[in-house]
Amino acid sequence: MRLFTPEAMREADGKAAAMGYPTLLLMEWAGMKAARVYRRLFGKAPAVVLAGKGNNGGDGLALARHLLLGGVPLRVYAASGQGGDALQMRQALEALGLPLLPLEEASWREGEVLVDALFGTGLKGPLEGFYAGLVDRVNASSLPILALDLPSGLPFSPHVQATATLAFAALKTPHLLYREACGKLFLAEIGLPQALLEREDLPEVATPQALRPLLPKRPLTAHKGSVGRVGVLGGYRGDGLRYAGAPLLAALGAYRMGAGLVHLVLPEGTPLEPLEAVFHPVPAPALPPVKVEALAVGMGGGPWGKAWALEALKAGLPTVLDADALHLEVVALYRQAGVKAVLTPHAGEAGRLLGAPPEAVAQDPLAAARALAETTGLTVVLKGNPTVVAEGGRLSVNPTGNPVLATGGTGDVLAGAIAALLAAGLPPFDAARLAVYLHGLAGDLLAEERGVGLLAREVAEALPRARRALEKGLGLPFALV
Ligand SMILES: NC(=O)C1=CN([C@@H]2O[C@H](COP(=O)(O)OP(=O)(O)OC[C@H]3O[C@@H](n4cnc5c(N)ncnc54)[C@H](O)[C@@H]3O)[C@@H](O)[C@H]2O)[C@@H](O)CC1
Ligand SMILES: [K+]
Repeated sequence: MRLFTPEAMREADGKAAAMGYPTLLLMEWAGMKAARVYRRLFGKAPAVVLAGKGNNGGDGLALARHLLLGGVPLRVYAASGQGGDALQMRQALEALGLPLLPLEEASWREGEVLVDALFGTGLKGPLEGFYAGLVDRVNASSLPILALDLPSGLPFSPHVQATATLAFAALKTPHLLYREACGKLFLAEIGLPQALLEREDLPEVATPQALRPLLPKRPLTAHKGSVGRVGVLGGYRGDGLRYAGAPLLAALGAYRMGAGLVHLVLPEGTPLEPLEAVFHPVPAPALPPVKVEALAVGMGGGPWGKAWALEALKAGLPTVLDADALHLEVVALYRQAGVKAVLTPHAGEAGRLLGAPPEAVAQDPLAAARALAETTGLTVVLKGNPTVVAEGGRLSVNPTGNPVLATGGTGDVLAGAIAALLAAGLPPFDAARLAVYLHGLAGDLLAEERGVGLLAREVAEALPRARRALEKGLGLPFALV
């Protein structure tokens, strides 16, 4: 599944029209699917539809007709000046005898549901004046809000804070960059020719359909030496400080992602956990002879981060470079040596590597991940909401995960999980996007059960459940209608 920009979506609509496909049919399907979602979420609760004068408003008018025909009480406040398909939708609604009220008079009361059909992909800049005021009033209403295609105003502020958003034809960048504004996300097929949605040049939205085939198989003859062994190098001891937990969490992440054996290389005096690992306590960063197929390096490395990474480079194995191992100089050496490496920065670390402020990275994570993959020549996992995986020209945007994962150690678990998949033989891009998806899904499963207050080790422990869910094709965090 591809992630469209609003421009790419408009292009696809335009191409459908140029092919002779009647765009009124797209709008009719959009309205029909929206009515279906409305009924599923709100039953026959009375609707207040706010329709702009563009095609997003047209979708709202189509929805209104389907609600009317379905016996849902409603009022429609519409801007004037519709043309094209939206005008036909207006005429169809009026022909059924429903008077349209002026948008300027929009009002609502307790018990009603608001439908936001003001603006979609056609918005050119931030809302101002009347529309900004209307959006503020909508948000202050405390009524449920169903947004059609996009919460109006996105990607700018102010924008509607929806309870649910129904995206038409494809997800667009704002759906994943502004998840909070979208509320519960739905995606409706509206009859757009499939060929127009297959755009290899656009980023991927990671889906169960795409990821399930990547899961490493476990044959009957499997043994601990055949399914991928991981070396974890990290931790720090000095200045009266000891960072010990991070590499242990990475080891847990690797085991829970299916590693056959984990070798833990860590500072002397570190607790020897988990019991299942093989320990190599060292006085300072070093690479003892270990039989592994991939490495995870840098977790909790503090001032030793660079030294750990340089030791690890001697093995020439696929490596996850995390946290304190993320230095430009290190990254350049891995590139020169032709070693397959996955970098796992958060926005701050990525900003440091790119020479950009972390806010700029967080503002446009797709561009930042792409830029970092380009400048380093390596695979990049830019952690955030959403997490973006980049390699060469390829981008994969992860739809799983939630803020419950924002707690110490979850990144270490992820580093170990990626290393386990590298050790199992997956290419870096696949290992990264699969581990990121499952890690996020583990967080989603736990968030639903327990909410805020998770421990990173619990996320590791939920990885097998996430994997089982993916094996069954489950885990897509938005509903298809
Ligand atoms: N055939 C199509 O093109 C289809 C379009 N669809 C819907 O159409 C939407 C896109 O429709 P449009 O391209 O007509 O665009 P919109 O309906 O999103 O908005 C266009 C209107 O907003 C105005 N506008 C733009 N920026 C503004 C700003 N900053 N402040 C105030 N007014 C502003 C424009 O002048 C225009 O009147 C999609 O989001 C989707 O909901 C769907 O019906 C599917 C088919
Ligand atoms: K909208």
